[in-house]
Amino acid sequence: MKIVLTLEFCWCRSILRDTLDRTTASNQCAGYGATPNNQVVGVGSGSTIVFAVDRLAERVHQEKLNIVCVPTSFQARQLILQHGLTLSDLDRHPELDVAIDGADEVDTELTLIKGGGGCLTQEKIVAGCSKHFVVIADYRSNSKALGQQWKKGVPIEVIPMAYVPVSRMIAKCFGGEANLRMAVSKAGPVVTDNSNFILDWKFEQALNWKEVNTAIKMIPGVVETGLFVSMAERAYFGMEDGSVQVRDALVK
Ligand SMILES: O=C(CO)[C@H](O)[C@H](O)COP(=O)(O)O
Repeated sequence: MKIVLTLEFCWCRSILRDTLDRTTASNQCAGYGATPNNQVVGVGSGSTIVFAVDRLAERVHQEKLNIVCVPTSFQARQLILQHGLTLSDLDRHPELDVAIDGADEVDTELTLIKGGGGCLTQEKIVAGCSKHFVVIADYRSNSKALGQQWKKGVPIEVIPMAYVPVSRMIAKCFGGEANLRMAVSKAGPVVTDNSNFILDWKFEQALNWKEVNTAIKMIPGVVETGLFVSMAERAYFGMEDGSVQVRDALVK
């Protein structure tokens, strides 16, 4: 890990600085581990990851790197293909070197809320298969405690037939309310890449997220939660002034 970070630091110092917050953070992130050859990289979902993939593709083409990409969603798959990157999957590459992804909120311990784009399940699977998991976000996702910045709640992917009982159980056990996410340009609910529904759980107070994550996952019908606990080891925040703030997880 130390070697990876040292290499990354050297590379970061040499990159061309961009002016915009997310671009800069993404550029730094795309250099994670100095992107040596023969890396398997997990590609996250959302709007911020697009900047990182732009930069990754630039480096792959310019430096003729041999990088294989595993997507976390339909969107990520399209991004990989559109950038001419090598597409793979967990069948062929069940162990990744690094996964790069966005986040809706990141607290001081690098606990994340993810799934604003509805891709939390595949994102968590890919991150879980990666030696290193790195987050890129802008300053609006940087938070002291979950819920302070992100007001839309914790996304929870559920099997469609179970959304009502799961929603009731979550409200009963942990308070707040878990609402079915509705689509915007389609009648009815959002349907995930895995053909499931999403509940957005608006919690009322700070909780022990590790325990809550485990307890919610035990409810029949829950596929995955958007709580990423002890998974990310580094977060890059693009700040308003174009600088980048880096936060590392504490080594336990
Ligand atoms: O978890 C996600 C999608 O499921 C995204 O990574 C998260 O919503 C952040 O997105 P953006 O980069 O657009 O802010």
